[in-house]
Amino acid sequence: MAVSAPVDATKTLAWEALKAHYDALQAEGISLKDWFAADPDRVSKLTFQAGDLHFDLSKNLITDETVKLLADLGRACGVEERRAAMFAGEHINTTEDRAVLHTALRRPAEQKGQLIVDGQDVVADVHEVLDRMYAFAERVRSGEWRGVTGKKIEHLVSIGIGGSDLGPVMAYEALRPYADAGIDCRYISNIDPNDMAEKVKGLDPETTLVIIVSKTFTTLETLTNAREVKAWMLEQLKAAGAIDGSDEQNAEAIAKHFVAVSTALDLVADFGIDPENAFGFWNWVGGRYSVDSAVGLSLIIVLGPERFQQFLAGFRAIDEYFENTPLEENVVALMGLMNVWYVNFFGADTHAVLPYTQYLHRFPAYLQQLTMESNGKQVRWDGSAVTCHTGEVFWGEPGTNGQHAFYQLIHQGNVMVPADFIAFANTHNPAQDNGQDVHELFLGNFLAQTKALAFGKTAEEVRAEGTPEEIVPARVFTGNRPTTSIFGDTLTPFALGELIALYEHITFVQGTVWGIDSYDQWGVELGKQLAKQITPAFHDDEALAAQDASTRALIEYYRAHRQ
Ligand SMILES: O=P(O)(O)OC[C@H]1O[C@](O)(CO)[C@@H](O)[C@@H]1O
Repeated sequence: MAVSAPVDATKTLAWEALKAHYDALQAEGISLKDWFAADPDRVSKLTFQAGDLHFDLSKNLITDETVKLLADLGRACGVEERRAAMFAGEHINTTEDRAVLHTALRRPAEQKGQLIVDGQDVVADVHEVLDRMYAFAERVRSGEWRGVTGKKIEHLVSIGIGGSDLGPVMAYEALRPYADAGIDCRYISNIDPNDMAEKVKGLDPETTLVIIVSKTFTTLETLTNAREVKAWMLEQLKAAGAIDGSDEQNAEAIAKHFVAVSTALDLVADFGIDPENAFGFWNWVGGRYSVDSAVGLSLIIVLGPERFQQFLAGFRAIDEYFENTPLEENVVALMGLMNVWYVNFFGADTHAVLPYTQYLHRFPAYLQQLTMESNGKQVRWDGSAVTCHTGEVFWGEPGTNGQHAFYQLIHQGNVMVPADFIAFANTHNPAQDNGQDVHELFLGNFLAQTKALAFGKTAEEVRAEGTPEEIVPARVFTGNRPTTSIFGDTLTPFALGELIALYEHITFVQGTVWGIDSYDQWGVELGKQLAKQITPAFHDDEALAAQDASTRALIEYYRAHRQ
């Protein structure tokens, strides 16, 4: 079925109505304090439950009317139709002519036979790989799978980059309390040799299993690192007398210590990895949408199959909610639409994601690829130019660390930074300090920040504290700085799956309103292409002469300084 043409959101009646609404709010004066005072039901009307996550949208710069108009905009831009097309496996990734089916990665096995895309039973394919991964993970966890010298695996090294790294690292860090098999994982991504050098430091190759993760199996960084780790492994094993360095023993060592995850299983075999030890996925899974595919193999080994199943169930809970809830009541869709509201009407260029749990310290970095590689685009899916701003910068740091770094700007800077606060009622590590529950101290900070951002502090309040008049202005907080609070019970594998699916769908909604193909990433290609042309110029004068003046001068600096 042909994908329908993108709508120019800015030409819709809904956009016009939102603009008029925005102007009216500005004219009246936006005041969260007044809005809360005027409407005792504001919190209950703007509180939502999706899966087992609790959302409070009341501290956003929205009214009942805004919610209605944002839902109208979503409908006018075809969010409902495109959502259905995505879940059904239509080729909504038009520039690559692919289906976008990360939601199929978490469909239950009972749905086998219910989703046939391009002639394939997608759910059956997914579960065939999941079952193989679960069996493999159990062998590693139980010690049945052993290294070439017969030792149990205690360390994983996962090599990948972008979507083949950020999701697994983030989830590994987030779910550390659930790593119960005595197996840790180190992730190598950067082509900078310093990354690998530090990650393999102190590792015993005899107890290490390497997972090479690359959708294409052609990525320069990953293949370079993979070859280097292979050389390191074989050298170390030989130096330890574990192998004699013959082709036969090298091959045996690789078979015991290297596995791969890719859509290009032929290239995996060319690398020397037994296809038996390779786990596939499909071109309908975008790299940044792939942590719940075979790309999550390191997680399955570290956490165990049962917890990975809970992780998938979390995704599924949000998928089902997002797919089946009308836009006005659909907090996932509303969060995407609110982002459009802030970017296109208030001119917000960035969006902070502020987790109040240290375990989510890599979540903002993960979201940067998810959101910015998806929506940092200037043309629509039919090639026409987008006529409004797209793709805000996502950023953040966990908890009180951020408070002592950049919150100054969020509170008193003259740019708007909409922020999502994520917190959990329970901690994995309860602690007391002088009779004070430290987790409550932490959560008190989360609530204090969102309150200060919403309601601020007036000059009168500052004066009433006896502040000298000349510094009153510096101590005023304007308030009316929008935040969304996401509260959960405990950061479990299920909750993490929910959070990831939440932001996947938020990204989808924004992309759809802007008419963007959120599933391609042509913007990363030119740099890759140029790197191939430039690298020879470090030594080759002809290649150097072909560079622009600035690049040439930088290479000359390098030539003069390289020892
Ligand atoms: O998994 P691969 O094919 O090695 O690609 C890694 C990453 O590179 C990118 O293509 C960007 O360069 C990402 O989209 C992807 O996640």
